[in-house]
Amino acid sequence: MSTNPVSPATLALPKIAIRDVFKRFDGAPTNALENINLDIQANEFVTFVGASGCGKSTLLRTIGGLEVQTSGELLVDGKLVEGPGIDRAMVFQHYSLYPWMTVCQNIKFCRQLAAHTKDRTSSDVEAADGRADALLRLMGLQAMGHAWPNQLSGGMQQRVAIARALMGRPDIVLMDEPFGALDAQTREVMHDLIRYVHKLEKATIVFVTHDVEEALYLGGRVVLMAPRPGRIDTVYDVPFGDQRTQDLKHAPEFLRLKRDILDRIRETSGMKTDLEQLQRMTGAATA
Ligand SMILES: Nc1ncnc2c1ncn2[C@@H]1O[C@H](COP(=O)(O)OP(=O)(O)OP(=O)(O)O)[C@@H](O)[C@H]1O
Repeated sequence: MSTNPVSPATLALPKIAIRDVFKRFDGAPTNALENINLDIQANEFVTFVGASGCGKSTLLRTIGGLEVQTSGELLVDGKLVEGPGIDRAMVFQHYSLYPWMTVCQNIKFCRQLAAHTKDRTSSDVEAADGRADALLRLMGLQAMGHAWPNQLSGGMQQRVAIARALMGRPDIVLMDEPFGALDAQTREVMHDLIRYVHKLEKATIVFVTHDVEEALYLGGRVVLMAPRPGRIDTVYDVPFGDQRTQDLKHAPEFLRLKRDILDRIRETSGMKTDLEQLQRMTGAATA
């Protein structure tokens, strides 16, 4: 008889299970999501790419419980998702910090809301303060705790938003183009920071982006979605291990995979056909 209290079935339980998910918005001509099936394991870092309108954000919002699927099931730890929960934190492209609160107050805000719904002890408050300080240090913002959001750069504001999302120790962090508004250099810094955060906090990260290089550098798997209807086209296992540095972005194997994914995005979006038509037209015009 086994003395292991964890059954093989429990070990195999995915953190997020997406089963036959369809989503049709009212009046829409096609499904925003069609027949989506995917398992995401605990502590995975999965990135989603694909042409505009292929359903990346809709899928992320559905995992977050902000959107309800038309049919199919979404499970977290084997339990049906029936709305937002503290186990899943979201980070969006626009930092959405509260401008009337300092950096520190922004980070602790959700914890303070929770205090209204349950009894709070002084040790809870101390633990929250300690956590907020640790997150400020982790984000390199220890000197900025009393600053106002409008005194921070975009990259700093997004670091505060990430710290706020991490404050409640979520199991899952859902990120919708979080670095989309940042300049290239700040993005690079954020890439290494978020990889470090993933390693340290051991959260499962689901990350939506338009940027294939970003998807490949961050993800253990890259899920490529295609539009009209929104569906999963290809899941790429990223073969670069855990120790990644910015140099990887120039490695031939990285560039080859990036090229493959970009080509596939063009094919699935119809962009390639449009470009070929344009070339034929301009070729014809200059002939
Ligand atoms: N609230 C909504 N009501 C109606 N249609 C919607 C709504 N949200 C999204 N859609 C439609 O669903 C499809 C998928 O949109 P979604 O925003 O998920 O795609 P996306 O891949 O995230 O796009 P992008 O990369 O441009 O942000 C699109 O056709 C979009 O117009």
